[in-house]
Amino acid sequence: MASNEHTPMMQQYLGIKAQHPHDLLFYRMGDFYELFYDDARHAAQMLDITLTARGQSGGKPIPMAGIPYHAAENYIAKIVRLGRTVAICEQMSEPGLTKGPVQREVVRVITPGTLTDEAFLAEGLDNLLVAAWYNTRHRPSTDNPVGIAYLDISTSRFGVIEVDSLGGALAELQRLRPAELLLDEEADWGDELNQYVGRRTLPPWHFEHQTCRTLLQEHFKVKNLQGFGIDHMSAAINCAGALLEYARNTQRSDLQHLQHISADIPNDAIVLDAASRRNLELDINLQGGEDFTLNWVLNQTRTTMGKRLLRRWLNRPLRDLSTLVARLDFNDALRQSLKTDELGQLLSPIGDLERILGRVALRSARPRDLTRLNDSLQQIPDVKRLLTSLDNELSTSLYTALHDFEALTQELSRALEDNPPMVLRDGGVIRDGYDADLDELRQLSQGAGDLLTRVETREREATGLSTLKVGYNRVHGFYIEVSKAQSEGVPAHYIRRQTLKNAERYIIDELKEYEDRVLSSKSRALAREKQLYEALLDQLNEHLHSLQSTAKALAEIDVLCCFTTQAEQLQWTRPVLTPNAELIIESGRHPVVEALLDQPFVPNDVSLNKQCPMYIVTGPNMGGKSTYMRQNALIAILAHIGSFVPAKKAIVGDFDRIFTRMGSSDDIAGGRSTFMVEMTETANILNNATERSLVLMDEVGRGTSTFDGLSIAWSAAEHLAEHNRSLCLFATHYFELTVLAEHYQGVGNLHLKAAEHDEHIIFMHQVLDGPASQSYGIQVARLAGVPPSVLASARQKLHELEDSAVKKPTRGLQGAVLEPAQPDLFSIQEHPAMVSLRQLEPDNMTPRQALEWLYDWHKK
Ligand SMILES: Nc1ncnc2c1ncn2[C@@H]1O[C@H](COP(=O)(O)OP(=O)(O)OP(=O)(O)O)[C@@H](O)[C@H]1O
Repeated sequence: MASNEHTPMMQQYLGIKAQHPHDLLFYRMGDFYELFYDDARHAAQMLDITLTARGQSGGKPIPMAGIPYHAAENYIAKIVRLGRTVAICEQMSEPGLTKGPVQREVVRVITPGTLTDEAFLAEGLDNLLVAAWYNTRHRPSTDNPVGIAYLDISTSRFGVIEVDSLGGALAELQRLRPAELLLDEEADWGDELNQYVGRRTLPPWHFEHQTCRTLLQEHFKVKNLQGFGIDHMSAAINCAGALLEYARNTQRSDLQHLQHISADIPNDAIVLDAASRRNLELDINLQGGEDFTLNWVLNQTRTTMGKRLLRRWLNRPLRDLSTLVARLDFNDALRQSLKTDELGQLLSPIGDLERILGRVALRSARPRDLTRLNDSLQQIPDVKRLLTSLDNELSTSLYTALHDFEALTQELSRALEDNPPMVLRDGGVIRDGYDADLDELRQLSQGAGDLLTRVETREREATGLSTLKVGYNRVHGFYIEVSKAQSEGVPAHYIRRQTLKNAERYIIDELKEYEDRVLSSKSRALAREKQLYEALLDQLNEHLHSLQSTAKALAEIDVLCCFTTQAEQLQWTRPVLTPNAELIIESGRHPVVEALLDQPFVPNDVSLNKQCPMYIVTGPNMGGKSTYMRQNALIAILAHIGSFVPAKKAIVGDFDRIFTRMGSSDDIAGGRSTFMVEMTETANILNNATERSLVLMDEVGRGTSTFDGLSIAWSAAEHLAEHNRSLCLFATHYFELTVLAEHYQGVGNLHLKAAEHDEHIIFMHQVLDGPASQSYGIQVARLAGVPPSVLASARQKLHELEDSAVKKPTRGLQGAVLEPAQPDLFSIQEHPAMVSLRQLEPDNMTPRQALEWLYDWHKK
């Protein structure tokens, strides 16, 4: 339809909509945001609001849905959570001032990755906009790295990463958990990302190198990017450029508050691939929830900034010994000072400064953001005082990072009401006495109250009408009201304005004049208030950099304080960090299992080092194998974030990666079976684990037939022992594997102790040297409530298998002699036909005898 067949307003709408084809366009009309056509249909469905029609345009009714502007926040939040974007189109001129429709403009596009409003953001979670890119003409490699850039627009955190494989990139993306992910539309990221909610594809030119580089250099006002240490990272620069441009477009702002970009260097941290991160349940459990995770136990942070930082630390354990030792020293110092609780109490009232400052920079901070900022800044002198008493290297540098904002807090306290309203719109935010002009305007508008009483008394006396009173309503302004009965007696200069059932309302010139003055002083007071508020934002923006570094330091102090709190409450100890590849733990505990148990947790030791890098762990189901394996990895991770650990003593070496192959789950979305997932994870480990890696393998081979499974488990264990030489705990139900210890130096056996009593099994959960002696599968089945008849039959079957098993040692898969530690279920007795065949002497048989033998066996 030609656009001139539409009304001028619809023409304007369609023009704006054409620039935002993929966004839901919220088109402001008076007190409502209206959506039209398909946007209206989608919104009606998503938000459960009524779909109506507005007049006609081009001869057809226009589908329409409306949302009151003051309630728009909740609706927008819902749409964005569903992965859609919203373009907010505001009226830019007063109605009636221009010819044709009111001027309108899109002032902001709200997307999942660029949210800044408090109402839209989950407190303890980073909200990241991420871009990922690689040159699709070649496979990703060291020479053709995959670039990733991330931006938390609400806290100004802007960083890049380069990795040399798609797998590595996926692991990083899983760590970052983007709220919105920008990808080159020509790149194939495979199934894993195709379904990602919040995924957006951009044409390749968004990632064009020179444009991106120039954009970043201009933004940061630098000649090159060396100062940020990213000048050589082309792929990362392409991502950062594309991402910055996208963020600027959606925010309609040049984002000048983003003053820094930094690189996460992969070797600085222990690499955790996606599966391992999941298996270890660092901050998300296997069901996708947040309970019963390491973060769940550890998180005693007092601020939301600290909450987010702790999760970031947990997901990226560091390798830099000096940073970690500094954190541990801080914890020691805080513990010794006996001031952990005091510090916690000082931190508790501190608000989410990082996000408040993000809104200050974008000039969207609300009055209560500023009062919260003010309250928080007032805690700083006390926090600093406490830090001085710790006298420790990290506390000194944190002390320096905390700036003093005395003048600023005084100004904010003078300017702002203690409990200002939610929004600036209705005024009442700036305190009386802060600004003389504002006070005068306010007095003028409030003076009306006295005036009205004066007019009322005077007129009542002058007219002698007892029912006369002065009132105000929004439509008619000020009026004099007189009852119907007395209305005959009103003076001639009273002008009738409104007739009610029992009364008449009049206006006089004097009232009209005051009305104009009062109303204009009211709106002028509001305008003045807005001006003063903007000036406060200006002042804050002048200090933005030091405010941001203060917020960052407070978040770090919060996490460190949380470490000390937990160490004290849970009796954790300081680990010894070494540059070697080793993990030696005395009386280690699983922090989550321990927190959930009613009875005491049984502590266990581990000793993995170059001399003995691998243990085969056997023991009954439910014996505690998985708990034991995981607890060792969790202790290593806790040490590498600078926390104390749940153990009596722990020597934790330097690891490049932690791998886990545990549990079994189908990857239904990715179309991979349990076994396929298991094998992919195993392949990843065998291909990438080094002598510096910590590898946890739990029941490899379980997902297929016994023989296949045993063969794969055997070969994988052998490969790890012989080639990877990683520090490895290999838990298995295949007892055959326990003989590996006899054939490979550096391989040992451990088992989980259990005892049997009257056909009942007692789990000791104690890790002892040597292989397990029995598997107790039937006893565990009984515990689980398997019916007695089934158990009896299973026991019978077990005896049969035991009897038929050949008792002599059998040849293992690699020619090793296997001395089964339990009845050997895998050996096969030779078939009687084979025995008979072997006994035949063909040279001494007639053809008839041979044929009879054949018929005989055929019949059998
Ligand atoms: N060291 C321990 N101290 C106390 N209880 C423990 C300990 N280790 C494990 N448990 C308890 O035993 C339960 C089973 O442990 P876990 O899952 O580690 O066994 P498993 O040997 O891996 O079993 P399966 O082979 O069936 O997977 C845990 O949920 C916990 O309640």
